[in-house]
Formats: sequence, structure tokens, C-alpha cells
Amino acid sequence: MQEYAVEVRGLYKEFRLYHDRAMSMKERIVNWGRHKYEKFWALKDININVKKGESLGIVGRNGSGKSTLLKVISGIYYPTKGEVKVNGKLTTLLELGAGFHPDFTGRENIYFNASIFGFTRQEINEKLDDIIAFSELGEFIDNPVRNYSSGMYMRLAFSVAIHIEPEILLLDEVLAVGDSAFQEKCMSKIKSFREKGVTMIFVSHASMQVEKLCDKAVWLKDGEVEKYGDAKEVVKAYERWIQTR
Ligand SMILES: Nc1ncnc2c1ncn2[C@@H]1O[C@H](COP(=O)(O)OP(=O)(O)OP(=O)(O)O)[C@@H](O)[C@H]1O
Repeated sequence: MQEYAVEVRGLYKEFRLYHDRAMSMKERIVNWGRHKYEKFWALKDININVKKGESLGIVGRNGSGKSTLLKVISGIYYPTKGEVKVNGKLTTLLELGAGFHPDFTGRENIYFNASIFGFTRQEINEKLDDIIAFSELGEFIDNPVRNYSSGMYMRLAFSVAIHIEPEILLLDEVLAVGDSAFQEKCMSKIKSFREKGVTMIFVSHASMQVEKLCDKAVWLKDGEVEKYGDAKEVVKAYERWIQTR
């Protein structure tokens, strides 16, 4: 039987949209627990298999459900229906700065962040110089990260994530942050992960990157799979659709 790194079966994710206008304190008490909300499906019947060593790109317009899908796979959100199976050590690089403490310095956050991924202090000590060098943060490494720009934040987060030897790497729009030289460096790191057989799933608005870096792609439209298969074909269909709009 084929061993998959990630299996998504009949996945649905529902969110609630609250429509409460500002209420007075009296109204709040009277209406306690009776919020008005509408339910909507952010993901509907998603079925995906990612083989070990395969890379999958997720494309789609804003609000189509890309990040939600990554969050369900990473375990941040529970599926409302269906199931997700992950087979291997999962490393996620999702929201900017998730897993960082704003008052800690970059260096302290390397320890903090890597320990979340299960690394011991000794293991982190061994990788510390490489992590700092890759991030190119120079002396900023000893500044609190709350003073970092979004690009600096992402450099550090990306650098930690790639040095902790992931088996399955989930990336959300990371290549959109940082200058083009750093993006190039990330691209070549991702390519070397591919060669080493790391499984990757990543969301990108840059179709070119998906075409270059992924074997397969899934195009999400209003929470549903519009097309799933060979990355080049999916990206081509998606681009054609974008241009007709
Ligand atoms: N925690 C949440 N609660 C309620 N609705 C949410 C939540 N997270 C996402 N949504 C909604 O679910 C839908 C899908 O959002 P999602 O962030 O997955 O889209 P996306 O394709 O990643 O968009 P983008 O390209 O803009 O990042 C959107 O309508 C969004 O408003």
C-alpha cells in the first residue's frame, strides 16, 4: 500500500460569522449566549494525498481557503468533518511570528521556537550559528523581535524552520516576504529539501514558484477543489481562469 505523508479525506471546515452590532450593556445581558451568527463552509469535501518526498502547491484567490487548509493539516484547526492523517515530523511556517515571543531577542526566540519543535538546548546550541548566519540578521539578532520588520521576522522564522530537519514542511506565503536576494536563497533551500526527499506543502500567490517548486498543485475555489493534479497543468488552468475575470 502506498504510504502517504499527508492524507486528507472528505475534509470540511465550518466557521461562524458573527453579525452582532455594538450592543448596550443591558442588551448584552439580555442576549447573553444568543449571538447572531451565520455558518459557512471554508472548506468543502477536500481530498488530497501527498506522497513522501512530494511537494504540493496550493493556489487560489484571496479567501478561497488555502491558509485554512494548511492550518487544518498542521493541527491548528480541527476539521468539522472528515479526517487528516499526517505521517512524519511536521514543521509549519504559517503566520508571521507565530511561535515567537515579542519581548525576547532574536537569539532567545531561536531557543524558544526550536524548543516548541522538540529540540533540546544542546541540539539548538549546535545549530545556532548556522541559524543566525542564514537569517542574515547580524547584530539585530540581539534585539527584541517586536522591533523587527515583517521581513526580518520571516527571515528568522524561516531560518529556524529549515534548520530543524523537517520531514514535512508546511509553508504559507513565506516567499512573499523579504527582498529578492533572500527569496532566492529560500527558493534554493526549498529545492535542496526536495532533493533530500522532504515532503512540502505550500501556499503561494506566485504561480511561477508553484510551477518551479511543486510536483502537484491544488486549486481551491470558494473552499472547493477546482482542479488537482500535475502542478504545471493546474497552474496553467488557474492562470487562464484569472485572466478571464
Ligand atoms: N478563524 C476564522 N473565523 C472565521 N472565518 C475565517 C477564519 N479564518 C478564515 N476565515 C474565513 O475563511 C475563508 C477562507 O480563508 P483563508 O484565510 O483560508 O483564505 P486564503 O485562501 O488563505 O486567503 P488569502 O489568499 O487572502 O490568504 C475566508 O472567507 C475567511 O474570511
